[in-house]
Amino acid sequence: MNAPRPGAGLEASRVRFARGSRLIVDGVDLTVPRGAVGALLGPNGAGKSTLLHLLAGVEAAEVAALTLDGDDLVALRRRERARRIALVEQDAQAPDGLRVDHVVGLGRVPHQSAWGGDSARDREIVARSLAAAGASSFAQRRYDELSGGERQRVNLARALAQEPELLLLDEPTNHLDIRAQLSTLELLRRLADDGLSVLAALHDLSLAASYADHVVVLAEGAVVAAGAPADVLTPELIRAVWGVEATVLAHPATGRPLIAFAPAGTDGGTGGGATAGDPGDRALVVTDSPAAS
Ligand SMILES: Nc1ncnc2c1ncn2[C@@H]1O[C@H](COP(=O)(O)OP(=O)(O)OP(=O)(O)O)[C@@H](O)[C@H]1O
Repeated sequence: MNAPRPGAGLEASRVRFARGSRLIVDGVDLTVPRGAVGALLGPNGAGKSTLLHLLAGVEAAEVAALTLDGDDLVALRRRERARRIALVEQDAQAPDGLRVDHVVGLGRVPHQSAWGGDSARDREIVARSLAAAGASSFAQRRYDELSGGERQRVNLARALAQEPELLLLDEPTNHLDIRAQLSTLELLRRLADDGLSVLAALHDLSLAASYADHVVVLAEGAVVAAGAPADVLTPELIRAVWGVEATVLAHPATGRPLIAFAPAGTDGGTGGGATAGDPGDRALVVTDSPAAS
């Protein structure tokens, strides 16, 4: 039996999964410490969604080890695993006609007894989760009548209502306008600061670099790089994995990587900008007043 290791967060070793003869996830090692935001990056079809499903227990993987704070997730009963891990899926579904607050209430099910129903505490947690995800204003509407971005917020609220220790999210900023994208990522950051372990599959490399403590890059089901965003997201890695030319700048305020792309045929891929590891020599200069220059 594993010893409890509070603070260890998610530790996965040699996760492997095949569909028929096709290997989809190929020996992935991954750690998300408690209180950290991890970003799972990689091109379409790399295996990000599949890996999140395997970590959540939606499908069974072969693993050398899969633990949360030292507890063996494979040995946990389904209900216990559902209390501790929430997965926000891409394009999650809910039964037709269900009201948003009732959809979010489904997040409480793993915590309820079969005959208990909603308690005042459950209702309070649902209201708090709706507010945190910016979905309170449409709490009384039907889920199946919402826009994609509104649904995405409800899906996040449902996961928050689960009060998990590990929050897995598959492209949580999909469908969201830029303000909602930023507030979602800021919320994930705050949740992690409060002790949650967060792992989100993301496509926007700059947003991932801005908010994640570490990034894991998948290609063809295998981890090709992992570590701090500034160490991992280099033009060479981006070219090798995504097949595009990128300039990696340092964000003028944070020093974190800011990844810029230019249309083919322009001198955008190798444009001589400062690298994220070299914030003292920044290519971007921001002034308060354009007239100052
Ligand atoms: N139900 C399925 N049956 C067969 N193959 C599948 C199934 N689901 C996914 N795959 C395959 O598994 C591989 C990994 O898919 P996955 O959805 O995990 O990738 P992803 O990195 O999340 O991609 P995206 O960025 O496009 O969402 C792909 O080649 C995909 O075609």
